[in-house]
Amino acid sequence: MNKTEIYILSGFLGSGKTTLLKELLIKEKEAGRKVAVLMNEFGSISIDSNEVDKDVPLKELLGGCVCCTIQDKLEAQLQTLLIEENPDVIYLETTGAAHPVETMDTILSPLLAHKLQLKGIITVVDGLQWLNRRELSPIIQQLVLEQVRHANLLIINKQDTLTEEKKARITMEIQGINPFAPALLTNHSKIPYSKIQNIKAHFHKELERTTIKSMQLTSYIYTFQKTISFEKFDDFLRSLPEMIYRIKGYVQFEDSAYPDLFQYSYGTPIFMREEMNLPLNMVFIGENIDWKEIEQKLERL
Ligand SMILES: Nc1nc2c(ncn2[C@@H]2O[C@H](COP(=O)(O)OP(=O)(O)OP(=O)(O)O)[C@@H](O)[C@H]2O)c(=O)[nH]1
Repeated sequence: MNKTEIYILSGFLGSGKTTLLKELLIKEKEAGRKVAVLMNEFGSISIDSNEVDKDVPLKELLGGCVCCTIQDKLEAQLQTLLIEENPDVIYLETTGAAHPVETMDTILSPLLAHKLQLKGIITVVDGLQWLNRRELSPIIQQLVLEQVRHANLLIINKQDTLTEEKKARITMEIQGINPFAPALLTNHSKIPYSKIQNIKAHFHKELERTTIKSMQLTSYIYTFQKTISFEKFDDFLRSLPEMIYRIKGYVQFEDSAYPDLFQYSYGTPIFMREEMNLPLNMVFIGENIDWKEIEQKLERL
């Protein structure tokens, strides 16, 4: 079964995410792929969803941010889109305030792990806004930096408002923060389709160790084939590098009838016993992690 690809469109308010989405929908249509959209907005009414053609399946996530308050809603909407539409690709347009790690965490549900392939985070930056970012509050400045740091593709938009000197300065600053993602200068978020297709944010078994070093925020999914010892799993957790930010999924211990839902956030583990059998998928999210090494440790449990 082919997995549905999913892309996260990130970037601060007004940077050009909806403009990019419209551009991508045209490109996907030309490529003959079935596309669906998830649109997250803070308000209770979506403005941007009117920008999407009526023939594109669209689900709105209103009244909160997918990275925090409405995580469960996103999981349910994704499930519905996958069942009802079975699209080739889904674009999730986040609110300007969404943190990329939390958004990635929401998308990578252990229950949907075998149906979805997270292709990457595309961050749109408004060039002038970037140069003036110190006028924003410290929290927002940090958020804008995180959106740039974790992107797999960077779009420096609104070129028409920038001088050559400013374009060079922004590109240098942004590539200094994130040297791994290609950065493209654009007008109206117009990018070549090939740039989207070449994005990779997900660990594949066949990837060489050397290529993993050059990637930043990545995810990895492991499926347990058997029950395991709690003590060994505990030792495994203690051996993990600090740059693993999140783990969530189902693990079944040797003396239990059903799996535990396991959540791990910045070093703190939580276990909750389930009351039915669930697929033993575990999703990992981390930065600059050699997933091959983690996989070998998991195999030894
Ligand atoms: N001058 C100029 N304006 C642009 C460009 N790209 C987008 N815009 C305009 O910038 C405004 C914001 O663009 P959107 O695509 O709605 O931005 P967004 O990131 O989706 O905005 P939010 O949904 O509010 O976060 C719109 O009025 C666009 O027409 C560009 O390259 N140059």
